[in-house]
Amino acid sequence: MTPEPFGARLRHAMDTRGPLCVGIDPHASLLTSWGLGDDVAGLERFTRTVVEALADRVAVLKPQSAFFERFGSRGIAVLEKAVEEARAAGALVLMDAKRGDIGSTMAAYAATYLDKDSPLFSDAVTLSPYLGFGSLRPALDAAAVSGAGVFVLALTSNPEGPEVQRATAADGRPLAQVMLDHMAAENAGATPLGSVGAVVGATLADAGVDLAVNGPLLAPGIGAQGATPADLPRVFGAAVRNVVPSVSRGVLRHGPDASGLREAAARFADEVRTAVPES
Ligand SMILES: O=c1ccn([C@@H]2O[C@H](COP(=O)(O)O)[C@@H](O)[C@H]2O)c(=O)[nH]1
Repeated sequence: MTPEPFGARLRHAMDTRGPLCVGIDPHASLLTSWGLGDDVAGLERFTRTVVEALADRVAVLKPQSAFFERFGSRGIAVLEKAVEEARAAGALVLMDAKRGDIGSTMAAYAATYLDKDSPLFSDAVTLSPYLGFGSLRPALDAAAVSGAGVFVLALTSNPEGPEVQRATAADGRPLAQVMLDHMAAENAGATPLGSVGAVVGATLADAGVDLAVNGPLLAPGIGAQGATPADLPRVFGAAVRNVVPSVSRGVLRHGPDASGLREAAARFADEVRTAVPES
């Protein structure tokens, strides 16, 4: 049977749960402030607490792979369990791994995150296109087969991004626009939403590019990096209904109690609803 495409599953989740994505970023400083050790036991407890508190209510949970990888194989085991439990509780899992490499290596990354039989299979994964958009083909194809999605970096939330992403390509377009145009081509004709998303920081003064990719727009940078939901209409303009606002530390710092995490996520969700009533 053909799996339901990620874009359709995400649209449904956004419509029923609201569009908020909460990141699972077990910073050493957060483990400490939660009264946990900066070790695998602390990582496991932190991650389980976030999943149990939020996976039944937010549209997307976004584990940041780096914070699990730093504990080696035991950290990856925690990540695998989190992915499984979050999906079982109804959240879509976006693995934030920002993979990007030559095509033959991309095929291995695709097998890791986008093959249904992989222990790290996720609903979607973040990818970097700056080895050339075409290098992502193995991941795009694997995602289409398994009904998964990808989020491709376009304009990231960090201040260093514009040096590369706003540079002018040979044909005069900003490099980010080149990537966005590729995404739009991948999503052409998809309804209600394509499965190839773009990452566009909520921290931007304004996007300054055409965001009509017919796919979701992941907007990190809310909370700790200084952006707020009120910034979304300005940055995303007409594309704002497709925005998945993402916040990690802004929610996580309200742990370790599940109630603190839930209340913080609910506050951000309310602010998003106020700023983007049509979301
Ligand atoms: O442009 C980007 C792409 C990804 N990220 C990731 O999102 C979270 C942000 O965490 P906060 O605590 O909400 O700042 C983190 O995992 C980043 O790697 C991003 O910030 N910007």
